[in-house]
Amino acid sequence: MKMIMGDKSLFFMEGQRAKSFRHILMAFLGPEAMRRYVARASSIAQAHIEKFWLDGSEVRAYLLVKKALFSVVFNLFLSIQNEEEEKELLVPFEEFLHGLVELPINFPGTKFRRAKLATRKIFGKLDKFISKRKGRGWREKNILMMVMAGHDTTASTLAVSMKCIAENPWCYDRLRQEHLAIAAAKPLRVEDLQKMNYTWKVASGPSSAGKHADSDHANDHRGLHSSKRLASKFLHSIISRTSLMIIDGQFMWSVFRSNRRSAFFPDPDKFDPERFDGSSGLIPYTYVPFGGGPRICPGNEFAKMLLRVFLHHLLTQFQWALLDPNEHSIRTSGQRPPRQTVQKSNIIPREVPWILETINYITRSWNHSITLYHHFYNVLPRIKHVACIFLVEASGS
Ligand code: HEM
Repeated sequence: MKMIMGDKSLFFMEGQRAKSFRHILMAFLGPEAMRRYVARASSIAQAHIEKFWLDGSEVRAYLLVKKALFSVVFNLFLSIQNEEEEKELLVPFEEFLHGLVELPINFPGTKFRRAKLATRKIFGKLDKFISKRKGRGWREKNILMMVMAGHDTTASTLAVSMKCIAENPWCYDRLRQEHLAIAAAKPLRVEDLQKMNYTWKVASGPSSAGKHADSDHANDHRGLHSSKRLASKFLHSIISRTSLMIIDGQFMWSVFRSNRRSAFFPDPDKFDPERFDGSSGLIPYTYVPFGGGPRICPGNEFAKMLLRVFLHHLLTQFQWALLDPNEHSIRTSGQRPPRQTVQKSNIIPREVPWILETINYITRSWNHSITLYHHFYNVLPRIKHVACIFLVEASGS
């Protein structure tokens, strides 16, 4: 990572330097900054959904989620609002992320080499964007680090949350109740996020969703670990710090492994958002997806904001089911997402939730049979859509 990103990144800073840098970073990522971001993130999420999610009956959720999160980050931190400019950065960023945790073989064709070249390209393009928008300073250069630390972590958390919700219809129902109660505010405000308690519990929850295709390894931006199952959304959270106090070497702590210890998390594979309820007796420091102490993830507020904003827009407009419930997660170097999770989406006009509830009630029996549902996947959203329009017309509202 150092060879690709350079040793001036926060990851490799220690002591006072790291402290000062983090202090500056908090101006962009702290709770106050969230006030400025929520409405914009919400508008971008909605625009993205309207552009890419509404058409057809199938969506590649993970890929779209990644694209959407890139848009938000580029927009908020670089003021990029144009799709062409976005595209110019998207491809090299993907290459950069893919090669980040690879053997450092600097030979044509290796992922490592491609990541190195991509980094150069990214810096070139960032320079261009930054100089285009005068008045921007050195801090934008650290976008690389922020994207690296925050992009796949947040995208896979969101995609796996969608997977868990699809696998647990009771959870979808409960979430929808929470979100319909705040659906009227458009775009969202910070106050709305505070009403999404259950949503955060769902996004936090370990799940047994997914199996690994060909390997039981999971990588992340901080190291490697093994597991047979995708048991936590926070796969990327491995904390590694050099700890001279313990031993002259690396001390590595895996959030993923901690979350699977039944002493702290009974029945760890069970999808049980309630276990993250403050009153459920979670032992302090057993659940720390963002790390803790002076090097706690500085992007945690930002990640929580994005997750809630996107889930809100998805939940108030779609119902989804997995096209392939046994879909394997695919191992990619450095990242561990359920890459090909293909979701089926049903269009739910948010203006007519009561009609929708009725239609959902009627069609629920279909949802129970995934096989049957497959046969319907092309027509079901249209049936619902037409039925909604019909009922709106008929009721005169
Ligand atoms: C669900 C999403 C995320 C998870 C689970 C996550 C988790 C983590 C963890 C476990 C660490 C290591 C903490 C330690 O070493 O003690 C970390 C560090 C870091 N994260 Fe995140 N993160 C997420 C999203 C983000 C976002 C959105 C950003 C920025 C926009 C971000 C920026 C960073 C940075 C800069 C560091 C390094 C901090 C340092 O070395 O002082 N993260 N993250």
